[in-house]
Amino acid sequence: MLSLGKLLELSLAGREPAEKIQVTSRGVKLHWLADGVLQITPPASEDCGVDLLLSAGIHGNEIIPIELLDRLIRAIARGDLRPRVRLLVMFGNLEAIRRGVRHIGNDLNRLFCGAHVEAGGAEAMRAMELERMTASFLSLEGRTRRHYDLHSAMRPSLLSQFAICPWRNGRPLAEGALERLRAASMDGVLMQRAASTTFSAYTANEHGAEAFTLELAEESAERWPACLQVFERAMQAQIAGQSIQAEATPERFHVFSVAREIIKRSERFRLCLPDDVENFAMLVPGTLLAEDGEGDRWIVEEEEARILFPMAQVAIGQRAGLVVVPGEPA
Ligand SMILES: O=C(O)CCC(=O)N[C@@H](CCC(=O)O)C(=O)O
Ligand SMILES: [Zn+2]
Repeated sequence: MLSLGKLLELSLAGREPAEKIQVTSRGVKLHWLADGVLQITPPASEDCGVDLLLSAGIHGNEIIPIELLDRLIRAIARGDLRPRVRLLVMFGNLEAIRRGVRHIGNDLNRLFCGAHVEAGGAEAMRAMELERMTASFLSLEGRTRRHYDLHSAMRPSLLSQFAICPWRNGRPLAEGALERLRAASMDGVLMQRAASTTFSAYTANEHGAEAFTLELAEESAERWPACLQVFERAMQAQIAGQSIQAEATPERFHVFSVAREIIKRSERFRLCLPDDVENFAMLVPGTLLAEDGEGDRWIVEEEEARILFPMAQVAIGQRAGLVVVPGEPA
């Protein structure tokens, strides 16, 4: 295997390679751009016209996506997986990965779309660097641009795997985008209704990419569940420039949209849900969701509401959970 295939291992060890460009026997070029960032270019005659960005480790404690991206890179460097797309791979928050935590200072996935300018600190610098390298990668005209930012929701979920579609300011999704999600074993998609400063919002809105945050299945008793295997095969196929169909007799593909964001406003914020509540658990109207200081209460008002990403330990001003409802945004 070409040594640049060890991108993750080298980056975590802080070992910058002396040789920054390597070429496989089939003419695929691997180019180390920075710690945790590798650009992979197929021979021009094999390029199918897609520019694909795969990122993981934007949150350092989400192990499965990091491991999965590492496997894909190694397969390319061994010559087992033959790319026909231009590919940029990124491990986002290296120090957080080393320490096994979501973030060190600020949450990196709140610092894109220029939000790093106001923030300061190591994560802000990294967001700026990732934006710069992404902008350069996605600057070629006439290409199909895709970005999957790989995460894993750190709690049980009624949907094993799902996508989040950033708000796109009214621009429609590319043809086949949802079909590609289904083929990658996503059980559904959550449509954002407002601008955000996540990595996928950045590539969707500033570079017109077909971009999603993907929440992969958690590590379970079954170390690598079937849905993750399907996902890995789907990514291999996209890298190889093959179109793939969702497997036969697909489960229903669920569409949700965000009804409300629960924002933590003070240190007195308290979520009133069980610690082990599952993502997409049903919420009964009238239920108290959260309290924050003097008489500030979040009560379920929506019919068929569900909770997503409940997390009280976030910085003040940040999202501590989402109330979502079935269907496209109104
Ligand atoms: O498990 C959790 O609570 C959060 C999982 C996670 O990191 N989700 C992303 C979603 C990003 C988006 O809205 O596109 C995040 O919170 O950054
Ligand atoms: Zn995450």
